[in-house]
Amino acid sequence: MLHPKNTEIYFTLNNGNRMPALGLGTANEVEQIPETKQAVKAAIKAGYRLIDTAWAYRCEQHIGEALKELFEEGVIKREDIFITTKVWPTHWDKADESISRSLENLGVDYVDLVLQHWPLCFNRVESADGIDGIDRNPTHEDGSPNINEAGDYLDTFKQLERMYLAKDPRFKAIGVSNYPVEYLQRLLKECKVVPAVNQVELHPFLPQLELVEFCTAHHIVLEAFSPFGATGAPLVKDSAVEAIAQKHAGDTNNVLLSYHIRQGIVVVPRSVNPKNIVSNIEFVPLTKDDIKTLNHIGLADPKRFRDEPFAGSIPGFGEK
Ligand SMILES: NC(=O)C1=CN([C@@H]2O[C@H](COP(=O)(O)OP(=O)(O)OC[C@H]3O[C@@H](n4cnc5c(N)ncnc54)[C@H](OP(=O)(O)O)[C@@H]3O)[C@@H](O)[C@H]2O)C=CC1
Ligand SMILES: O=C1O[C@H](CO)[C@@H](O)[C@@H]1O
Repeated sequence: MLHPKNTEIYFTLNNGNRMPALGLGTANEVEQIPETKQAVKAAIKAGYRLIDTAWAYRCEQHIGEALKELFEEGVIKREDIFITTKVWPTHWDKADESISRSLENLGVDYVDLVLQHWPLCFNRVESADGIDGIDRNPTHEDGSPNINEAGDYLDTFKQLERMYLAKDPRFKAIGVSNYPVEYLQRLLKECKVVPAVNQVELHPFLPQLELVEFCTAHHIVLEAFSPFGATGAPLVKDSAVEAIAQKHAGDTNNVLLSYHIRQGIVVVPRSVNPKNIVSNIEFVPLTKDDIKTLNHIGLADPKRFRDEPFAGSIPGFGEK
């Protein structure tokens, strides 16, 4: 049977805009950051049309260089691609400034989606080796996160909402990331705009079924990060995933990506390896039973692979 490639599948957001089902993640390890440019070029040439980035990844300028060359070479036009960036908690009260900075880094006039990166407010601490001179993960002397206790995490989304409703030309849609159900419930009570997207860690080891059900019911598209279990891709070697791959005569990486796409969830695997980038576009026609089997892996003992030290200060975040 013929199937589309992952790169040919799109989902419709709650504002009517279309978002590609597969994107390239760019939260590269520090030493790999300069490789982001060739990774983006390889991905776009392989058919990817979504690039997932953030101010906090320190790679927006490399993406900007790749896009400039791709535009000049006539490979794509700006309107052919979907770019997402994010507002980090150091900028919780300065979303406007963060967006301008990201656009400048990326060398584009607009992004397709801006996400609040985490529902947290950090104090801004200057640091010579920080990003733009700002400490990305400020901590107290005892190592605990330097949270602005007077700040309200929802203020960041409210700033995005105000700009969105005022038709700010710098972005086309707004959303959140790392929002648990309780936080979304509060947002839906206090805000007019329903986030288009909630980007969270999601894979068979962390199926988050309650969150998936909630977002689906409220027309919030889920976007899965760390689909392979982050650096080293441990999930690609998992035996239960391997069993499903064998059944479909496919590869484990493609089972892990199709697991999301089959459920209407956007997925953004990261890679700087052109071979892996190309191999990640094959769709596997998983059945409902396959999805159930895969969910079963993490239901009893869910596992996060991106456990950030500051995430513990989000009440309810650790509850699966
Ligand atoms: N909103 C948020 O808070 C977060 C968002 N994200 C987003 O999600 C993206 C993806 O998540 P991330 O945690 O980076 O990690 P992933 O789960 O995507 O795993 C990345 C690892 O998988 C490897 N890999 C990629 N393709 C293959 C393949 N076909 N076979 C074997 N190994 C492969 C990569 O190595 P190689 O380069 O050698 O291919 C890399 O080591 C991020 O880059 C970022 O854009 C991530 C974390 C948090
Ligand atoms: O998006 C993200 O990626 C990282 C690692 O850089 C994580 O801290 C953050 O939420």
